Amino acid sequence: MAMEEEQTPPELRYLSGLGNTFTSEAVPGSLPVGQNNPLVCPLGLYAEQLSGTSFTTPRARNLRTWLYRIKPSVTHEPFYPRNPTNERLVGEFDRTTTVATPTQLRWRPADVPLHPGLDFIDGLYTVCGAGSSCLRHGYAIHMYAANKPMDGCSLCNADGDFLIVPQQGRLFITTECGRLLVSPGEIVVIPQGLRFAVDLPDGPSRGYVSEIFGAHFQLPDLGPIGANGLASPRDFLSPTAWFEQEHHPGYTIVHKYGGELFSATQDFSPFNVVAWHGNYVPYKYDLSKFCPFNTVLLDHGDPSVNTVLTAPTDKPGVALLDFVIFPPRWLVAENTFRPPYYHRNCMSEFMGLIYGIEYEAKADGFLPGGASLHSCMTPHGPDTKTYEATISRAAANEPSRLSGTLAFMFESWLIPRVCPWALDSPCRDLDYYQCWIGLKSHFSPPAAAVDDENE
Ligand SMILES: O=C(O)Cc1cc(O)ccc1O
Ligand SMILES: [Fe+2]
Repeated sequence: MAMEEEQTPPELRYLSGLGNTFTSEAVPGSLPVGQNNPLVCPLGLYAEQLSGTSFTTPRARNLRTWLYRIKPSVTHEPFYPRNPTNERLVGEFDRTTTVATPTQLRWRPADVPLHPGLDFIDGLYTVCGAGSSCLRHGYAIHMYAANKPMDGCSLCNADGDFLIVPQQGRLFITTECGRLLVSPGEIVVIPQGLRFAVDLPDGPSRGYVSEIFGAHFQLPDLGPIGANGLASPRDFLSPTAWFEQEHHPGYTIVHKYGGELFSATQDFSPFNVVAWHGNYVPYKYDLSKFCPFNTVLLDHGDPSVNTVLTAPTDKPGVALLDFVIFPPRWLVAENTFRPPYYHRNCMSEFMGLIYGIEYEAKADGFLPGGASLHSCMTPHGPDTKTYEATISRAAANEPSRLSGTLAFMFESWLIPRVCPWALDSPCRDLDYYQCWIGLKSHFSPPAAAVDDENE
């Protein structure tokens, strides 16, 4: 059932711990004991397995959940291409649909449409991505601006996991495993194939989404940091079982498959799971719980030190997609240019700002709800104003606290292709390059060196 605008969401209970194997019962006694498939399940439920990895994936990475439901998901009318579809959702990134560009790109925040009409599905639009959902390798970066709850419908993303970063407005998300309330400053991961519906308790909402094909998110290894730090597994929260059982004629399952939308109707809600157990679950995480590590003497460390979640490729240390944050923290490095360095990176960097008026590398123009893309080997770094202000700072060696700002980065090994509507968007900042044009030479060689060269 959809919530009206501005409604207070119910209090929810969560299970804590990323990677745990959970059990959850909305009705006591509804989970089978000692086996997954009894001849008849308790309370007359159907058993259904949702597999997030191949059956034979090594145990340490194997993901699956057993759902005990009133009717199985298969009880639906045939799938048809959804009409109307969402033309701005992409799952295959090739020359026919998208554009390769090395240009530094930046976008101002999009207005959230105020006239109800766009739910989370129709409010999604792909900005860029790489690879192919069908070939199970790649990713898509979407943004959303939505103003209406998903009513009488749920989304099943067969293509990949969604990592959602709300920037404005909370998301009340009902899934087959239960319900989650996700506020700006938190993120949520909805695993591939799990059905979910998004309500908007605060009305018009917007945010960012990364979608990964053929991999799942995991915590980064900590290496020499040790056993603790960054995002702690216990701060990840998964829902508890919740179900609805009313007859629901015309309920629509929207199935995202190969980057395209299909729909099928059924006469009941897919949120009819009375109990479940397993380790393939949605989870949310409050970014303010992140325990950042930073340089304590000199130099600017690489942003990988603030990786919250990573989706691996087959190459060790090379991410299909890293989710990295730039959290509030103390800056204490001595004799150091503290903002990000100028750089060119073999990885591609998409950034967003969740809150705050500025990001540490940009004095102007990078706004909450906005975005930037610096692709593989495209030069970027602090804007002119940031550079000049930093080198002329009298108290450059004093500790300073970076507060009231939270930026993030989706960083990938695969080179993104950009959607035409993102390039042509009225939000695109066509003058972005100007923020560096004013960087002037401060080169002042000793007079002798100049004389030597000129002889
Ligand atoms: O480009 C950016 O703003 C992201 C970034 C931040 C940083 O501190 C170091 C490298 C980097 O790519
Ligand atoms: Fe960068």
